[in-house]
Amino acid sequence: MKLIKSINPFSGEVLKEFVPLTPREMEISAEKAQNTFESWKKSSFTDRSSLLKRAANELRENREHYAKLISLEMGKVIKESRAEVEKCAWVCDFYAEKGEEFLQSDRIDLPDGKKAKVLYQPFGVILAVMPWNFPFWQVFRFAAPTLMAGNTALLKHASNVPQCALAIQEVFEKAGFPEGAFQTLLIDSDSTLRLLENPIIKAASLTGSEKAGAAVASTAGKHIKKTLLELGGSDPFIVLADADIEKAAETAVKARMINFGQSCIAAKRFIVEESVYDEFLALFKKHLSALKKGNPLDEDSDFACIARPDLAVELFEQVQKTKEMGGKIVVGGKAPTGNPADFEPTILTDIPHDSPAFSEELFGPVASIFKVKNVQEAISLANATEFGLGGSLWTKDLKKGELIAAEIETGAVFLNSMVASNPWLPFGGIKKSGYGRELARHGILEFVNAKTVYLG
Ligand SMILES: O=CCCC(=O)O
Repeated sequence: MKLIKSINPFSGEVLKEFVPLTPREMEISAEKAQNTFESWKKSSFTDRSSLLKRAANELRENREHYAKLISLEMGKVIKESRAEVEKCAWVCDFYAEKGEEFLQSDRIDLPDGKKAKVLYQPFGVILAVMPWNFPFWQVFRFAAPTLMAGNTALLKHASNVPQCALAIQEVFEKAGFPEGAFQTLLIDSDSTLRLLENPIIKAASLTGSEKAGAAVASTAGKHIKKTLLELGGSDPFIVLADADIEKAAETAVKARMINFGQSCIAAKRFIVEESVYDEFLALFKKHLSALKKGNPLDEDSDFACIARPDLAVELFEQVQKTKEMGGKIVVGGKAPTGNPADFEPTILTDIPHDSPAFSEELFGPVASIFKVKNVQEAISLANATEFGLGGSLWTKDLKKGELIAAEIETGAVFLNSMVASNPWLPFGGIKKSGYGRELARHGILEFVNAKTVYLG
Protein backbone atom coordinates (compact mmCIF):
# COMPACT_ATOMS: atom_id res chain seq x y z
CA MET A 1 0.00 0.00 0.00
CA LYS A 2 1.40 3.39 -1.02
CA LEU A 3 1.15 6.11 1.61
CA ILE A 4 -0.07 9.56 0.61
CA LYS A 5 2.69 11.99 1.60
CA SER A 6 2.59 15.65 2.46
CA ILE A 7 6.04 16.99 1.52
CA ASN A 8 7.26 20.58 1.79
CA PRO A 9 8.73 21.22 -1.68
CA PHE A 10 10.92 24.08 -0.39
CA SER A 11 12.71 22.00 2.25
CA GLY A 12 12.03 18.46 1.03
CA GLU A 13 10.78 17.57 4.54
CA VAL A 14 8.06 14.93 4.84
CA LEU A 15 5.41 16.73 6.91
CA LYS A 16 2.87 13.92 7.31
CA GLU A 17 1.90 10.58 5.82
CA PHE A 18 -1.59 9.22 5.35
CA VAL A 19 -2.96 5.72 4.77
CA PRO A 20 -5.33 5.77 1.78
CA LEU A 21 -8.92 4.63 2.24
CA THR A 22 -9.75 0.99 1.54
CA PRO A 23 -12.30 0.26 -1.22
CA ARG A 24 -14.93 -0.46 1.46
CA GLU A 25 -14.22 2.80 3.31
CA MET A 26 -14.59 4.66 0.03
CA GLU A 27 -17.95 2.98 -0.60
CA ILE A 28 -19.13 3.85 2.90
CA SER A 29 -18.29 7.51 2.25
CA ALA A 30 -20.26 7.44 -1.00
CA GLU A 31 -23.24 5.90 0.82
CA LYS A 32 -23.01 8.55 3.51
CA ALA A 33 -22.98 11.29 0.84
CA GLN A 34 -26.10 9.74 -0.71
CA ASN A 35 -27.92 9.53 2.63
CA THR A 36 -27.09 13.13 3.41
CA PHE A 37 -28.27 14.17 -0.04
CA GLU A 38 -31.76 12.81 0.70
CA SER A 39 -32.25 15.41 3.43
CA TRP A 40 -29.92 18.14 2.12
CA LYS A 41 -31.85 18.46 -1.14
CA LYS A 42 -34.94 19.37 0.92
CA SER A 43 -33.16 22.03 3.01
CA SER A 44 -34.08 25.66 2.35
CA PHE A 45 -31.92 28.11 0.42
CA THR A 46 -31.87 30.23 3.58
CA ASP A 47 -30.28 27.40 5.58
CA ARG A 48 -27.76 26.57 2.87
CA SER A 49 -26.91 30.22 2.48
CA SER A 50 -26.27 30.72 6.19
CA LEU A 51 -24.00 27.65 6.29
CA LEU A 52 -22.01 28.95 3.33
CA LYS A 53 -21.64 32.30 5.09
CA ARG A 54 -20.34 30.49 8.13
CA ALA A 55 -17.83 28.66 5.95
CA ALA A 56 -16.70 32.06 4.62
CA ASN A 57 -16.29 33.33 8.19
CA GLU A 58 -14.33 30.25 9.22
CA LEU A 59 -11.94 30.83 6.30
CA ARG A 60 -11.46 34.48 7.22
CA GLU A 61 -11.08 33.86 10.95
CA ASN A 62 -8.48 31.12 10.47
CA ARG A 63 -6.90 32.53 7.33
CA GLU A 64 -3.35 32.26 8.66
CA HIS A 65 -3.72 28.60 9.52
CA TYR A 66 -5.11 27.66 6.10
CA ALA A 67 -2.68 29.90 4.21
CA LYS A 68 0.29 28.34 5.98
CA LEU A 69 -0.91 24.84 5.08
CA ILE A 70 -1.10 25.84 1.41
CA SER A 71 2.41 27.34 1.41
CA LEU A 72 3.90 24.38 3.27
CA GLU A 73 2.39 21.74 0.98
CA MET A 74 2.88 23.29 -2.45
CA GLY A 75 5.42 26.10 -2.06
CA LYS A 76 3.23 29.09 -2.87
CA VAL A 77 4.38 32.30 -1.18
CA ILE A 78 2.37 33.20 1.90
CA LYS A 79 0.90 36.43 0.53
CA GLU A 80 -0.56 34.48 -2.40
CA SER A 81 -1.86 31.77 -0.04
CA ARG A 82 -3.65 34.39 2.05
CA ALA A 83 -5.23 35.87 -1.07
CA GLU A 84 -6.35 32.38 -2.08
CA VAL A 85 -8.11 31.78 1.26
CA GLU A 86 -9.82 35.19 0.99
CA LYS A 87 -11.01 34.34 -2.50
CA CYS A 88 -12.56 31.11 -1.20
CA ALA A 89 -14.49 33.14 1.38
CA TRP A 90 -15.61 35.45 -1.44
CA VAL A 91 -17.02 32.60 -3.55
CA CYS A 92 -18.88 31.18 -0.52
CA ASP A 93 -20.43 34.60 0.16
CA PHE A 94 -21.21 35.05 -3.52
CA TYR A 95 -23.27 31.84 -3.81
CA ALA A 96 -24.78 32.38 -0.35
CA GLU A 97 -26.15 35.67 -1.67
CA LYS A 98 -26.93 34.81 -5.30
CA GLY A 99 -27.63 31.05 -5.28
CA GLU A 100 -31.36 31.24 -4.66
CA GLU A 101 -31.84 33.87 -7.37
CA PHE A 102 -29.78 31.80 -9.87
CA LEU A 103 -31.93 28.73 -9.23
CA GLN A 104 -35.35 30.36 -9.40
CA SER A 105 -37.63 28.41 -11.69
CA ASP A 106 -38.31 29.91 -15.12
CA ARG A 107 -41.84 30.36 -16.42
CA ILE A 108 -42.50 29.83 -20.12
CA ASP A 109 -45.61 31.18 -21.87
CA LEU A 110 -46.13 29.05 -24.94
CA PRO A 111 -47.51 30.53 -28.20
CA ASP A 112 -50.67 28.37 -27.88
CA GLY A 113 -51.56 29.98 -24.53
CA LYS A 114 -50.29 27.04 -22.44
CA LYS A 115 -47.71 27.43 -19.70
CA ALA A 116 -44.70 25.55 -18.42
CA LYS A 117 -42.06 25.91 -15.74
CA VAL A 118 -38.41 24.92 -15.61
CA LEU A 119 -37.23 23.77 -12.17
CA TYR A 120 -33.56 23.47 -11.26
CA GLN A 121 -33.07 20.44 -9.03
CA PRO A 122 -29.83 18.97 -7.67
CA PHE A 123 -28.32 15.85 -9.29
CA GLY A 124 -27.12 14.13 -6.10
CA VAL A 125 -23.56 13.15 -5.16
CA ILE A 126 -20.94 14.93 -7.26
CA LEU A 127 -17.30 13.84 -7.41
CA ALA A 128 -14.64 16.55 -7.59
CA VAL A 129 -11.12 15.73 -8.81
CA MET A 130 -8.95 18.73 -8.04
CA PRO A 131 -5.34 19.89 -8.60
CA TRP A 132 -2.62 21.12 -6.26
CA ASN A 133 -1.92 24.54 -7.80
CA PHE A 134 -4.70 26.42 -5.99
CA PRO A 135 -5.47 23.69 -3.46
CA PHE A 136 -8.22 25.65 -1.71
CA TRP A 137 -9.61 27.87 -4.46
CA GLN A 138 -10.19 25.16 -7.06
CA VAL A 139 -12.17 23.15 -4.50
CA PHE A 140 -14.27 26.04 -3.16
CA ARG A 141 -15.03 27.23 -6.67
CA PHE A 142 -16.66 23.82 -7.22
CA ALA A 143 -18.07 23.25 -3.74
CA ALA A 144 -19.85 26.55 -3.05
CA PRO A 145 -22.30 26.36 -6.00
CA THR A 146 -22.57 22.56 -5.83
CA LEU A 147 -23.63 22.56 -2.16
CA MET A 148 -25.82 25.65 -2.56
CA ALA A 149 -27.74 23.83 -5.32
CA GLY A 150 -28.51 20.98 -2.90
CA ASN A 151 -25.95 18.43 -4.08
CA THR A 152 -23.46 16.69 -1.81
CA ALA A 153 -19.76 16.39 -2.71
CA LEU A 154 -16.85 13.97 -2.55
CA LEU A 155 -13.35 15.33 -3.10
CA LYS A 156 -10.38 13.44 -4.56
CA HIS A 157 -7.61 15.99 -4.24
CA ALA A 158 -4.11 15.91 -5.75
CA SER A 159 -1.98 13.50 -3.76
CA ASN A 160 0.64 16.15 -2.79
CA VAL A 161 -1.86 18.30 -0.84
CA PRO A 162 -3.57 15.86 1.58
CA GLN A 163 -3.44 18.26 4.52
CA CYS A 164 -5.21 20.97 2.51
CA ALA A 165 -7.76 18.39 1.36
CA LEU A 166 -8.58 17.39 4.94
CA ALA A 167 -8.61 21.01 6.12
CA ILE A 168 -11.28 21.84 3.52
CA GLN A 169 -13.60 19.14 4.89
CA GLU A 170 -12.92 20.64 8.32
CA VAL A 171 -14.01 24.11 7.10
CA PHE A 172 -17.41 22.72 6.10
CA GLU A 173 -17.74 20.71 9.31
CA LYS A 174 -16.87 23.73 11.48
CA ALA A 175 -19.40 25.80 9.54
CA GLY A 176 -22.08 23.28 10.56
CA PHE A 177 -22.83 21.54 7.24
CA PRO A 178 -24.47 18.14 7.87
CA GLU A 179 -22.09 15.21 8.11
CA GLY A 180 -21.58 13.76 4.64
CA ALA A 181 -22.36 16.98 2.75
CA PHE A 182 -18.70 17.42 1.85
CA GLN A 183 -16.15 14.64 2.31
CA THR A 184 -12.48 14.42 1.40
CA LEU A 185 -11.38 10.95 0.32
CA LEU A 186 -7.66 10.18 0.43
CA ILE A 187 -7.50 7.78 -2.51
CA ASP A 188 -5.34 7.22 -5.61
CA SER A 189 -6.28 7.77 -9.26
CA ASP A 190 -7.32 4.16 -9.96
CA SER A 191 -9.66 4.16 -6.97
CA THR A 192 -11.11 7.47 -8.21
CA LEU A 193 -12.12 5.87 -11.49
CA ARG A 194 -13.69 2.95 -9.63
CA LEU A 195 -15.58 5.39 -7.43
CA LEU A 196 -16.85 7.19 -10.51
CA GLU A 197 -18.37 3.89 -11.70
CA ASN A 198 -20.43 3.66 -8.51
CA PRO A 199 -24.09 4.45 -9.39
CA ILE A 200 -24.24 6.80 -6.38
CA ILE A 201 -21.98 9.27 -8.17
CA LYS A 202 -24.08 11.32 -10.57
CA ALA A 203 -21.47 13.59 -12.18
CA ALA A 204 -17.85 14.72 -11.90
CA SER A 205 -15.97 17.98 -12.06
CA LEU A 206 -12.26 17.84 -12.82
CA THR A 207 -9.64 20.53 -12.88
CA GLY A 208 -6.27 19.21 -13.96
CA SER A 209 -4.28 17.80 -16.84
CA GLU A 210 -5.60 16.67 -20.22
CA LYS A 211 -4.60 13.11 -19.33
CA ALA A 212 -6.58 13.13 -16.06
CA GLY A 213 -9.50 14.84 -17.82
CA ALA A 214 -9.61 12.24 -20.57
CA ALA A 215 -9.50 9.36 -18.05
CA VAL A 216 -12.34 10.78 -15.95
CA ALA A 217 -14.44 11.84 -18.94
CA SER A 218 -14.12 8.44 -20.65
CA THR A 219 -15.06 6.50 -17.51
CA ALA A 220 -17.96 8.89 -16.86
CA GLY A 221 -19.00 8.63 -20.51
CA LYS A 222 -19.18 4.83 -20.30
CA HIS A 223 -21.65 5.23 -17.45
CA ILE A 224 -23.52 8.19 -19.05
CA LYS A 225 -22.52 10.68 -16.38
CA LYS A 226 -21.96 14.34 -16.96
CA THR A 227 -18.49 15.85 -16.57
CA LEU A 228 -17.13 19.36 -16.38
CA LEU A 229 -13.47 19.69 -17.36
CA GLU A 230 -11.12 22.59 -16.62
CA LEU A 231 -7.83 21.56 -18.21
CA GLY A 232 -4.65 23.26 -19.32
CA GLY A 233 -4.10 26.53 -21.08
CA SER A 234 -1.50 28.30 -23.16
CA ASP A 235 -3.02 31.74 -22.83
CA PRO A 236 -1.93 34.43 -25.28
CA PHE A 237 -1.14 37.93 -24.01
CA ILE A 238 -1.32 40.16 -27.08
CA VAL A 239 0.31 43.59 -27.04
CA LEU A 240 -0.62 45.84 -29.94
CA ALA A 241 1.42 48.84 -31.02
CA ASP A 242 -1.10 51.32 -29.58
CA ALA A 243 -1.11 49.77 -26.07
CA ASP A 244 0.17 51.34 -22.87
CA ILE A 245 3.42 49.38 -23.06
CA GLU A 246 4.66 50.14 -19.55
CA LYS A 247 1.38 48.95 -18.00
CA ALA A 248 1.23 45.97 -20.35
CA ALA A 249 4.75 44.81 -19.46
CA GLU A 250 4.22 45.25 -15.73
CA THR A 251 0.96 43.26 -15.88
CA ALA A 252 2.54 40.69 -18.22
CA VAL A 253 5.11 39.78 -15.56
CA LYS A 254 2.37 39.45 -12.93
CA ALA A 255 0.27 37.39 -15.33
CA ARG A 256 3.16 35.01 -16.02
CA MET A 257 4.56 34.82 -12.48
CA ILE A 258 1.30 34.38 -10.55
CA ASN A 259 1.56 31.23 -8.44
CA PHE A 260 5.14 30.92 -9.78
CA GLY A 261 3.68 30.37 -13.23
CA GLN A 262 1.66 27.32 -12.14
CA SER A 263 -1.78 28.49 -13.18
CA CYS A 264 -3.90 27.34 -16.07
CA ILE A 265 -4.81 30.98 -16.83
CA ALA A 266 -1.31 32.39 -16.39
CA ALA A 267 -0.27 34.26 -19.54
CA LYS A 268 2.11 31.93 -21.34
CA ARG A 269 2.64 33.28 -24.85
CA PHE A 270 3.36 37.00 -25.20
CA ILE A 271 2.55 38.11 -28.74
CA VAL A 272 3.89 41.59 -29.42
CA GLU A 273 3.66 43.85 -32.48
CA GLU A 274 7.13 44.43 -33.91
CA SER A 275 7.19 48.20 -33.50
CA VAL A 276 6.92 47.87 -29.68
CA TYR A 277 8.65 44.50 -29.26
CA ASP A 278 12.07 45.75 -28.05
CA GLU A 279 10.52 48.18 -25.59
CA PHE A 280 8.17 45.50 -24.24
CA LEU A 281 10.97 42.93 -23.88
CA ALA A 282 13.22 45.39 -22.02
CA LEU A 283 10.41 46.34 -19.63
CA PHE A 284 9.45 42.69 -19.12
CA LYS A 285 13.05 41.87 -18.14
CA LYS A 286 13.14 44.85 -15.78
CA HIS A 287 9.96 43.87 -13.93
CA LEU A 288 10.92 40.18 -13.81
CA SER A 289 14.33 40.92 -12.30
CA ALA A 290 12.71 43.00 -9.53
CA LEU A 291 10.99 39.92 -8.07
CA LYS A 292 12.46 38.42 -4.92
CA LYS A 293 13.06 34.72 -4.42
CA GLY A 294 12.74 33.37 -0.89
CA ASN A 295 11.17 31.01 1.60
CA PRO A 296 7.41 30.63 0.86
CA LEU A 297 6.65 31.60 4.46
CA ASP A 298 8.61 34.88 4.30
CA GLU A 299 6.46 37.99 3.99
CA ASP A 300 8.58 39.59 1.29
CA SER A 301 9.10 36.57 -0.99
CA ASP A 302 7.62 36.96 -4.47
CA PHE A 303 8.34 33.37 -5.49
CA ALA A 304 9.84 30.24 -3.99
CA CYS A 305 9.87 26.92 -5.84
CA ILE A 306 7.90 24.58 -8.06
CA ALA A 307 5.36 22.39 -6.23
CA ARG A 308 7.26 19.11 -6.88
CA PRO A 309 10.79 18.29 -8.11
CA ASP A 310 9.50 16.07 -10.97
CA LEU A 311 7.47 19.01 -12.31
CA ALA A 312 10.57 21.23 -12.25
CA VAL A 313 12.46 18.59 -14.24
CA GLU A 314 9.67 18.33 -16.80
CA LEU A 315 9.59 22.11 -17.26
CA PHE A 316 13.37 22.28 -17.56
CA GLU A 317 13.26 19.63 -20.30
CA GLN A 318 10.65 21.63 -22.24
CA VAL A 319 12.90 24.70 -22.09
CA GLN A 320 16.02 22.73 -23.09
CA LYS A 321 14.27 21.07 -26.00
CA THR A 322 13.01 24.44 -27.24
CA LYS A 323 16.59 25.74 -27.07
CA GLU A 324 17.98 22.72 -28.93
CA MET A 325 15.40 23.31 -31.66
CA GLY A 326 16.60 26.90 -32.15
CA GLY A 327 14.83 28.90 -29.42
CA LYS A 328 16.79 31.60 -27.64
CA ILE A 329 17.04 31.83 -23.84
CA VAL A 330 17.19 35.54 -23.02
CA VAL A 331 17.00 35.17 -19.23
CA GLY A 332 17.35 32.10 -16.95
CA GLY A 333 17.21 28.58 -18.30
CA LYS A 334 19.89 27.08 -16.03
CA ALA A 335 19.40 23.77 -14.21
CA PRO A 336 18.76 23.95 -10.44
CA THR A 337 21.85 23.36 -8.33
CA GLY A 338 20.38 23.14 -4.81
CA ASN A 339 16.75 22.31 -4.16
CA PRO A 340 15.51 20.08 -7.03
CA ALA A 341 12.21 22.02 -7.03
CA ASP A 342 13.99 25.33 -7.74
CA PHE A 343 13.43 27.01 -11.07
CA GLU A 344 14.96 30.14 -12.53
CA PRO A 345 12.40 32.53 -14.08
CA THR A 346 13.08 32.26 -17.80
CA ILE A 347 12.38 34.24 -20.98
CA LEU A 348 12.38 32.51 -24.37
CA THR A 349 12.31 34.22 -27.76
CA ASP A 350 12.72 33.09 -31.41
CA ILE A 351 10.60 30.06 -30.59
CA PRO A 352 10.32 27.46 -33.39
CA HIS A 353 6.76 26.48 -34.21
CA ASP A 354 7.27 22.78 -33.57
CA SER A 355 9.03 23.24 -30.22
CA PRO A 356 7.50 22.54 -26.76
CA ALA A 357 7.33 26.25 -25.93
CA PHE A 358 5.09 26.73 -28.94
CA SER A 359 2.83 23.71 -28.75
CA GLU A 360 2.77 22.60 -25.10
CA GLU A 361 1.67 24.21 -21.88
CA LEU A 362 4.67 25.43 -19.85
CA PHE A 363 3.43 25.14 -16.26
CA GLY A 364 5.94 27.35 -14.48
CA PRO A 365 7.79 30.67 -14.70
CA VAL A 366 8.76 30.58 -18.38
CA ALA A 367 7.64 33.40 -20.68
CA SER A 368 7.57 32.70 -24.41
CA ILE A 369 7.76 36.01 -26.30
CA PHE A 370 6.82 36.24 -29.98
CA LYS A 371 7.22 39.13 -32.43
CA VAL A 372 4.44 39.64 -35.00
CA LYS A 373 4.07 42.02 -37.96
CA ASN A 374 0.44 43.03 -37.46
CA VAL A 375 -2.90 42.38 -35.77
CA GLN A 376 -3.89 39.59 -38.17
CA GLU A 377 -0.69 37.69 -37.46
CA ALA A 378 -1.24 38.22 -33.71
CA ILE A 379 -4.72 36.66 -33.91
CA SER A 380 -3.49 33.70 -35.99
CA LEU A 381 -0.66 33.03 -33.56
CA ALA A 382 -2.96 33.40 -30.53
CA ASN A 383 -5.25 30.75 -32.04
CA ALA A 384 -2.43 28.43 -33.18
CA THR A 385 -2.73 26.21 -30.11
CA GLU A 386 -4.74 23.20 -29.05
CA PHE A 387 -5.76 25.10 -25.90
CA GLY A 388 -8.48 27.72 -25.52
CA LEU A 389 -8.81 28.92 -21.96
CA GLY A 390 -8.13 32.65 -21.64
CA GLY A 391 -6.48 35.52 -23.46
CA SER A 392 -5.40 39.05 -22.66
CA LEU A 393 -5.37 41.82 -25.26
CA TRP A 394 -3.71 45.20 -24.92
CA THR A 395 -4.80 48.19 -27.02
CA LYS A 396 -6.03 51.71 -26.25
CA ASP A 397 -8.70 51.32 -28.93
CA LEU A 398 -11.47 49.48 -27.08
CA LYS A 399 -13.72 49.18 -30.14
CA LYS A 400 -10.92 47.45 -32.05
CA GLY A 401 -10.21 45.38 -28.91
CA GLU A 402 -13.76 44.05 -28.79
CA LEU A 403 -13.66 43.09 -32.47
CA ILE A 404 -10.38 41.23 -31.98
CA ALA A 405 -11.66 39.58 -28.77
CA ALA A 406 -14.47 38.01 -30.81
CA GLU A 407 -11.86 36.33 -33.04
CA ILE A 408 -9.81 34.76 -30.26
CA GLU A 409 -10.64 31.10 -29.64
CA THR A 410 -10.86 30.98 -25.85
CA GLY A 411 -13.41 30.89 -23.03
CA ALA A 412 -12.49 34.45 -21.99
CA VAL A 413 -10.66 37.51 -23.26
CA PHE A 414 -9.63 40.32 -20.94
CA LEU A 415 -8.91 43.75 -22.44
CA ASN A 416 -6.02 45.69 -20.87
CA SER A 417 -6.04 43.35 -17.86
CA MET A 418 -4.65 39.97 -17.02
CA VAL A 419 -7.02 37.00 -17.10
CA ALA A 420 -8.40 36.32 -13.64
CA SER A 421 -11.22 34.21 -12.29
CA ASN A 422 -13.99 36.03 -10.45
CA PRO A 423 -17.20 34.61 -8.93
CA TRP A 424 -19.25 37.04 -11.04
CA LEU A 425 -17.83 35.82 -14.37
CA PRO A 426 -18.26 32.43 -16.05
CA PHE A 427 -14.96 30.55 -16.19
CA GLY A 428 -13.93 27.71 -18.48
CA GLY A 429 -12.38 26.77 -21.79
CA ILE A 430 -12.87 25.42 -25.26
CA LYS A 431 -10.73 23.05 -27.39
CA LYS A 432 -8.35 20.99 -25.20
CA SER A 433 -8.85 23.36 -22.29
CA GLY A 434 -12.07 21.52 -21.53
CA TYR A 435 -15.77 22.20 -21.43
CA GLY A 436 -18.46 23.46 -19.08
CA ARG A 437 -18.36 26.59 -16.99
CA GLU A 438 -17.67 27.31 -13.36
CA LEU A 439 -18.60 30.44 -11.39
CA ALA A 440 -21.42 32.95 -11.99
CA ARG A 441 -24.91 31.60 -12.78
CA HIS A 442 -23.42 29.23 -15.35
CA GLY A 443 -21.45 27.41 -12.63
CA ILE A 444 -24.41 26.61 -10.41
CA LEU A 445 -26.42 25.32 -13.39
CA GLU A 446 -23.85 22.63 -14.29
CA PHE A 447 -24.97 20.06 -11.74
CA VAL A 448 -28.72 20.57 -11.68
CA ASN A 449 -31.53 18.97 -13.62
CA ALA A 450 -33.36 21.63 -15.64
CA LYS A 451 -36.73 19.93 -15.31
CA THR A 452 -39.60 21.01 -17.54
CA VAL A 453 -43.02 20.89 -15.90
CA TYR A 454 -45.75 21.41 -18.49
CA LEU A 455 -48.69 23.09 -16.78
CA GLY A 456 -51.19 22.88 -19.64
O1 LIG B 1 -5.27 27.12 -12.58
C1 LIG B 1 -6.28 27.63 -13.00
C2 LIG B 1 -7.27 28.60 -12.42
C3 LIG B 1 -6.79 29.52 -11.42
C4 LIG B 1 -7.78 30.62 -11.09
O2 LIG B 1 -8.98 30.41 -11.07
O3 LIG B 1 -7.32 31.73 -10.84
